[in-house]
Amino acid sequence: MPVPPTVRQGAGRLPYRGPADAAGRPRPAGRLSLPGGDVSLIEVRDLVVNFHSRRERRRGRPNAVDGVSLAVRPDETLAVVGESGSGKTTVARCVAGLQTPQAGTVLFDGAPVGRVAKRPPEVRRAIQMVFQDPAASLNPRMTVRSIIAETWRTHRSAAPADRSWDDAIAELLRDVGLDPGVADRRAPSLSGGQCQRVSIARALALRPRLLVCDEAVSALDVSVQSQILRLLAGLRASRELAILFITHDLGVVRQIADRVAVMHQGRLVETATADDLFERPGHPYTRKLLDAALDLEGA
Ligand SMILES: Nc1ncnc2c1ncn2[C@@H]1O[C@H](COP(=O)(O)OP(=O)(O)OP(=O)(O)O)[C@@H](O)[C@H]1O
Repeated sequence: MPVPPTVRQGAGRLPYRGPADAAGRPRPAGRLSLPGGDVSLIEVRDLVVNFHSRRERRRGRPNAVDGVSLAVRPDETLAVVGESGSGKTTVARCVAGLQTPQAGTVLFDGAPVGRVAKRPPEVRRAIQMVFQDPAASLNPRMTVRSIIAETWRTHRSAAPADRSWDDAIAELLRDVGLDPGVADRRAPSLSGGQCQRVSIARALALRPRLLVCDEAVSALDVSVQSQILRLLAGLRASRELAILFITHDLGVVRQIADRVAVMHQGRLVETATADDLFERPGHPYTRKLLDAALDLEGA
């Protein structure tokens, strides 16, 4: 029997709502109000994803994502944490429109959005993903300049109109802590950290409002991880970005997250501010995760 989700009430906590309100009425469509009166940029409602065939589903094969609801404010970093296979990446892929859920809705700015190909161009542009393996997500045959310019050829409305593309690329590279000379290089000649900075610059080129980072620092050394996390935190503040950060690593959560959603076996078991989660974990599974992380630190 799964343990019900822990929902903490009070300022700064994410309201977890089922398909109906407390009185059993269906929830109205539109934006999910968050405590403090602000609204969500992205909201996921009652998401269900199952990769098994219909026959296997009838036999009770579990859902990869099982009724997950969460919301991200326009200016915050929400980390989704959980052990391998808990469904984090699948949630991220639904948000990015790369995975179609069997049930549930993804809302951007209050409007439902489907698969990426069916999204309006401004929504496609506004939600950008940064992947785990930076080298693999950059075409090794293209220079960094071509990689960034390609995004503007696809999304003309985001291309710089008042100055040369080269100038804009140089500024983007500086913004992510790279020398503009990197524009002439290709991914195989760059370090993992540099490649991840290029991936971030490519995402920023489209002036996104939400960055979906899927284990974006897991492949990097700890010191490089910290640099990239600091970079993301700075960009979030200076560019008014929201970040949905998928990770299995609580050390990373501590460095980057304003709020945290904990997943276990496809379900959301707890959402809380990062401070509350580390000081007063509410759900037994969260306590287990924290204990395991402490054991690792002590080992
Ligand atoms: N394309 C797919 N086809 C079949 N099963 C999949 C697919 N993608 C994910 N799954 C399964 O769905 C479940 C959730 O996977 P998911 O990758 O979302 O978890 P995760 O928490 O991100 O784990 P990890 O950190 O290992 O990627 C797992 O059991 C996984 O094997």
